[in-house]
Amino acid sequence: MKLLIKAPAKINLSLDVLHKRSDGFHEVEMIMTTIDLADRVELTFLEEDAIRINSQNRFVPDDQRNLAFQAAKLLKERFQVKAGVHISIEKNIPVAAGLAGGSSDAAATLRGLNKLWKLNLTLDELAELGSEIGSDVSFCVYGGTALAKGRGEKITQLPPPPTCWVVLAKPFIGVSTADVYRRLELSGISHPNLPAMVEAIKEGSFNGVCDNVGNVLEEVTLKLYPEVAQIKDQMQRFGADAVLMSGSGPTVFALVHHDSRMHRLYNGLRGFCDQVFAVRMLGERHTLD
Ligand SMILES: C[C@](O)(CO)[C@H](O)COP(=O)(O)OP(=O)(O)OC[C@H]1O[C@@H](n2ccc(N)nc2=O)[C@H](O)[C@@H]1O
Ligand SMILES: Nc1ncnc2c1ncn2[C@@H]1O[C@H](COP(=O)(O)OP(=O)(O)OP(=O)(O)O)[C@@H](O)[C@H]1O
Repeated sequence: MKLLIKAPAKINLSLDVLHKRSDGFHEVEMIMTTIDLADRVELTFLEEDAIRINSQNRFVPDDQRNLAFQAAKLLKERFQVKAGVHISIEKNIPVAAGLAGGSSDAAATLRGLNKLWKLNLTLDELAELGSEIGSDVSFCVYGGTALAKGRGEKITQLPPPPTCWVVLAKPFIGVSTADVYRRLELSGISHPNLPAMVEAIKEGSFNGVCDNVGNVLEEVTLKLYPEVAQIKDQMQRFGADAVLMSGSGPTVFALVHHDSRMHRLYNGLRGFCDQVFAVRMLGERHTLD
């Protein structure tokens, strides 16, 4: 038996850090939403007791370091599964980009193996297991749009944001999330207005969403990599309605209402950025079928 599962990227419309915790993680408040830029995870049932993985992407590990492998191992050990799986990942999401590509592959593997290995777990149970793999995995198990608290694993669903284009550009650098959090100076940061963003999403106000995007990690990554700030400037010049870095970066995204402006931005950015995408947000959260 074979399953093909879509593993979409996320963007952070709002990312705030409240304080550093005693376990070394940071207490965050974020609004995340999935976008129509996705990896494809193919799971093939194996009779033998083994987890095999391949991704054919030189930046992605083909072994136990892969987050999808870790998801399979976690389920296998926790529920004493005797069968195995071959995981094949078609990588379309840029790696180490702030788009949760690895986390989404892990979440897709959890959802898929739940079916392939007939575990009958709920989405809530899968999300809780996912938090053991990484802070973004719980959100990726549900997808859609959500408020995430704690270290990112406490999820409250939100309605989908108003329809618009998301134009993403990633410069040719990878960013270490751990490094960005480590360099964050909490004193004197200006916090995004998260309640205003939640309100704007609930009211379906595109202007409200644009007025309230914010990410406290931007300052750290922009200082380390000036090319990220340059992309932000370019996007603003090409007429984006809002511009923000996603997660710990370096991907920057623009929200754009009009088709013509989306084309202008997309074509303009392709001139000096190696990876550019124009996609929609995905309204629907994942379901278990
Ligand atoms: C930047 C974001 O992607 C925004 O959605 C997430 O906060 C990070 O999520 P992630 O990549 O799944 O993070 P993890 O793999 O759990 O952690 C990577 C590293 O980031 C730091 N980290 C992560 C999450 C968090 N709330 N506080 C942290 O300080 C820790 O040093 C951790 O060792
Ligand atoms: N399935 C996977 N896809 C991509 N990277 C993976 C995967 N599994 C493990 N990794 C490792 O994780 C690192 C971070 O990759 P990923 O693309 O998930 O980062 P990210 O988008 O910045 O994540 P986040 O937004 O959650 O911080 C990579 O350098 C890679 O070595």
